[in-house]
Amino acid sequence: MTHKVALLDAGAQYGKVIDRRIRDLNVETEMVPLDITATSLVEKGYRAIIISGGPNSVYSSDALIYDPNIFSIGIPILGICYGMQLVNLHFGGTVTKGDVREDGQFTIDVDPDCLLFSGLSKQQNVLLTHGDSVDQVANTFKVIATSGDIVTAIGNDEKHLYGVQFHPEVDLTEKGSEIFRNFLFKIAKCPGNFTMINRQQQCIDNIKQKVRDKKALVLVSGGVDSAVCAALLHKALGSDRVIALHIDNGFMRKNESDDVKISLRKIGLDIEILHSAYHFYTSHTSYPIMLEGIPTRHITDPLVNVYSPEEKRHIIGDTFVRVANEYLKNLGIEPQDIVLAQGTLRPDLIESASKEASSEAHVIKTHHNDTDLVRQLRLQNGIIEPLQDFHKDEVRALGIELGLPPHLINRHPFPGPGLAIRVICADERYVTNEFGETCSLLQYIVDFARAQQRPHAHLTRISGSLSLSEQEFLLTFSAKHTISATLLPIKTVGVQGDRRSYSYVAGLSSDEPPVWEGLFKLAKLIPRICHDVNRVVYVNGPAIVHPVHDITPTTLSNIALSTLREADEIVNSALRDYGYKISQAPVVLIPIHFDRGAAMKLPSTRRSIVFRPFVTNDFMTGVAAIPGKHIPEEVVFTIFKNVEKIPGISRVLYDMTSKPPGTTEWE
Ligand SMILES: Nc1ncnc2c1ncn2[C@@H]1O[C@H](COP(=O)(O)OP(=O)(O)OP(=O)(O)O)[C@@H](O)[C@H]1O
Ligand SMILES: O=c1[nH]c(=O)c2[nH+]cn([C@@H]3O[C@H](COP(=O)(O)O)[C@@H](O)[C@H]3O)c2[nH]1
Ligand SMILES: NC(=O)CC[C@H](N)C(=O)O
Ligand SMILES: [Mg+2]
Repeated sequence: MTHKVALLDAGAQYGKVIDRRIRDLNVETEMVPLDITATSLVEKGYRAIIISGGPNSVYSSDALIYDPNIFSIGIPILGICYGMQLVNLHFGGTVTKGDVREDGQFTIDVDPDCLLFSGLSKQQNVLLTHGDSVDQVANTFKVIATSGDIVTAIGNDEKHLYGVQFHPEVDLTEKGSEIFRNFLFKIAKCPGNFTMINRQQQCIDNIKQKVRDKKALVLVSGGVDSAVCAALLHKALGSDRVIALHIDNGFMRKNESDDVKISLRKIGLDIEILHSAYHFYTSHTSYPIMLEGIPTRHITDPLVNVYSPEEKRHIIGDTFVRVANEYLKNLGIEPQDIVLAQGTLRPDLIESASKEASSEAHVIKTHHNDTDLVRQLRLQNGIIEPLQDFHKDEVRALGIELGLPPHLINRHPFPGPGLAIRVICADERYVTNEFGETCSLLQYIVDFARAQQRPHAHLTRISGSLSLSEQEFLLTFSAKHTISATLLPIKTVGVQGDRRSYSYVAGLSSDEPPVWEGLFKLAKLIPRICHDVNRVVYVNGPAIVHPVHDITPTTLSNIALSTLREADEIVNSALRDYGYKISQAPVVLIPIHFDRGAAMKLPSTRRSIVFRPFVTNDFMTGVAAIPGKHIPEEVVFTIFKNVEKIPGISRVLYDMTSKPPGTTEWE
């Protein structure tokens, strides 16, 4: 018998995170497709089976194929999310899509008498992200955890079969490792004697083997991952075989490219800077799509005329590769004599739905370093990515081991497409048939206490989506505070139930000073009730009186970019002055001009800025920083005040959304 755990992949965003958590506990894992046969699981002698989450629904026609015999071969099984729903359905229970969606961190009640939760206290903070729920529990199973009325774990201690609706693998499930420990050691009796091979040595061997006698051109952004990647290449190949190139794509922060050159030179890394802004603004590309079930290629417009975030991401990623190749051509280096290197991490591949990470996962967003052109290069062995199995926190640890200075290691990540994915481009408002309905539902939510006098189906919808204690909070909060809710006619990217969502933003404003704790609680409830809202922001300034019906047409123009660059600089200098306590702080330009009533007939000309301070470790899940808790309130107010002074800015907003349901970046 091997001592390995088989990880059956149902297309989870966090599949590779499960695998990492288990290896952290000294147990070896192997990721296999969900449709693996029971015979081969037995033949390979796995100790335990974990079935991951995934974007599909077990009851629908897109349910994934599995071998029913895996449940009768006596190997302990833990199903996570989709995995739990599958276990329940298989044993005769039911799974349905109800009114309730849960995306984010929730406090649930667990049964510590069950082996899976032994040693844990009754209340646990966990990450949930699902729209389907267990309805009838399968006969032979006990409910071992609940979130309000929702079943969040089931178990059969005798048969060693379990299912959890929440995700024990991510940071937002605080005791996730304890739960895995119980499953692996108390239930599956794994020995826990697997030690990882030295990962630094593994990276270096891998680089030597792939580069052989060639040279490497490493793409360096100035961020953590590429600095660590470059340091590894230097160690593996020696500095005369490594060329480091930084590309200024025109979407960098103020003075960023010059600062990068200075800071990397200080650590002995000489980099070339290539100014390619014009090339990026005017470039276009093509990428594979399905058109009415037929695979075809979509040819894009030039980047400056593109509105779709995915299209922007494809163009930018491909242009990075083209610019790098052009650079090599100018140096007279033949493609067969050099290998391209970049600091791609696991989350980049997972979110881009790369086959390197999972065969079933959905595209959440195409990271610039995993576009079609990059994938073609991978197939030709033309690119090396020594960190492709690492998460950000692991890269930071490796960077320290390699002797990189703390100021570089602790830099906030900055996405390759830079400010280009922080300007929300649109040529028309986003308004679906449900817009009016969602606006009205929002009014009932923020006015819940007074609305009790006006019976309406919305009230039933709200109560049906919330637990009793949440309803009590909403009653008390809405009785005490007058909050205005405005639905913005734009959409932003989110991740819900392992799927990409692309939905509305709700803005909360008030004439009273912000009561952050209450506003954050309210922000969490709104996407649970309004399923077409995946982001909730606080809008600074007086309560918004006029609904927003249109947008300011926006592309990646100089004016949009320079306005955003200025706001980004104000935010960053404020954060620098107070020290960085948060993990990342994107600043986003949105095409929304507030405070224009129909009677004024003022055209939409201004735009607004969103500040999104975010707290996370692995960047797969995280929470919005709460003023007064994660970030001083006076810093937030200083930022509001200074950004509002920028010409052309309408209002400043603060993003209160966790991931899930919203992603860190807006596009
Ligand atoms: N402006 C740039 N010039 C050259 N290469 C870049 C640039 N931006 C991104 N890259 C390449 O893309 C990779 C992925 O970018 P990503 O932002 O994830 O990593 P990073 O910039 O190295 O680190 P961080 O996550 O801290 O920003 C980088 O490691 C680098 O190889
Ligand atoms: O190099 C990158 N190229 C990209 O195309 C890209 N898109 C998102 N990000 C960064 O990835 C992390 C997770 O982002 P999201 O929560 O928005 O998916 C965050 O740190 C994001 O800034 C990118 N980095
Ligand atoms: N994260 C998941 O596994 C989601 C499972 C299922 N599709 C749901 O939304 O409930
Ligand atoms: Mg970066």
